[in-house]
Amino acid sequence: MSEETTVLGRSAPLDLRLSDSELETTRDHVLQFVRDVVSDAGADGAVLGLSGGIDSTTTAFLAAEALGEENLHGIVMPSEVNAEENMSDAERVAQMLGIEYDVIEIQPIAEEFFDVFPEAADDKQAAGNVYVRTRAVLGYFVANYENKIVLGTGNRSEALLGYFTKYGDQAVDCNPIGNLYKQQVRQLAASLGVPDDLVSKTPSAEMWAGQTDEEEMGVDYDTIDAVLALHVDGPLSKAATVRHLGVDEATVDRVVELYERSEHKRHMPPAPESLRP
Ligand SMILES: Nc1ncnc2c1ncn2[C@@H]1O[C@H](COP(=O)(O)OP(=O)(O)OC[C@H]2O[C@@H]([n+]3cccc(C(=O)O)c3)[C@H](O)[C@@H]2O)[C@@H](O)[C@H]1O
Ligand SMILES: Nc1ncnc2c1ncn2[C@@H]1O[C@H](COP(=O)(O)OP(=O)(O)OP(=O)(O)O)[C@@H](O)[C@H]1O
Repeated sequence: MSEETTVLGRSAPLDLRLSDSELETTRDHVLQFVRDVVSDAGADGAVLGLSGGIDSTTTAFLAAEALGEENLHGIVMPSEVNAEENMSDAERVAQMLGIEYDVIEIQPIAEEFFDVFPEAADDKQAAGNVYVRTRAVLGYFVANYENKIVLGTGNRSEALLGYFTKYGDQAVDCNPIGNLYKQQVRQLAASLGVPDDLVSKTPSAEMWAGQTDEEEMGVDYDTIDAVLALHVDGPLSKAATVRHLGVDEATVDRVVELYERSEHKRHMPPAPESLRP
């Protein structure tokens, strides 16, 4: 890890874990939510991208239970920046659940974009987002054809930090785990029987080889969750949050900066107000 990407603050003694009864209620609530969204849409089930990570795995476990495995279609979409192990984990999840799944190689599709605008092809953020948005197009391609909805896998931590690609992995019809902080997703996953190696896997958006969420954001998820819960979602001031968590001001500032600068990602694109009365 380079000096600029040192992960800030690692002492966040805030326990956001759900109690056993909250876990059960959360699970039931999400199952009903998924059933309602699918049925309100008049759809025949759902499609989701499987990455072998904790978010898509947890969402798949919940959706298979909510809809029945025959109504969930997984898509595994490898590119040259994905670790093979993650793609085989994604297939393992589909096989464990007994859902239909396809493996669609997206490198050739992404290359078409890189070829027509080669000056951006080496920009890892811009190019990484091409992979993410290509997956979104394919998700809707399958969903349109099969009269299904597209399930998102975003959690509350990512949503508040804007840690997603606009019109990429956020281009979905609903986010079943969208009100859970990252550490609560891990807890729910374990309670659903998601294998331990997937629960404890290092989170990565895999937009370029070797990327990890925590290194890119500069703060670890437990600290992010604690600052979000106390200060962004909660009522504590910055000073009180620093005191409560025993982290430095820079850590709280970094989380707030990520939250504020991603405001545009949480709204419909604005247009000027109408000039007519
Ligand atoms: N103030 C503003 N008002 C309106 N629009 C604004 C804007 N600032 C930027 N924009 C627009 O937003 C664009 C930048 O946003 P975007 O294209 O999303 O790109 P950006 O936020 O730069 O990159 C996506 C981030 O999400 C992370 N990610 C992606 C996918 C999955 C996951 C995961 O872990 O699940 C994480 C990824 O590692 C990266 O840090 C700009 O090019 C511009 O078009
Ligand atoms: N290679 C892939 N194939 C299919 N879907 C993918 C792939 N990469 C990402 N996705 C989809 O985009 C979502 C966001 O990607 P990301 O890799 O950040 O999430 P994740 O791996 O599920 O969870 P984590 O943040 O813990 O790594 C995934 O949950 C998945 O639905």
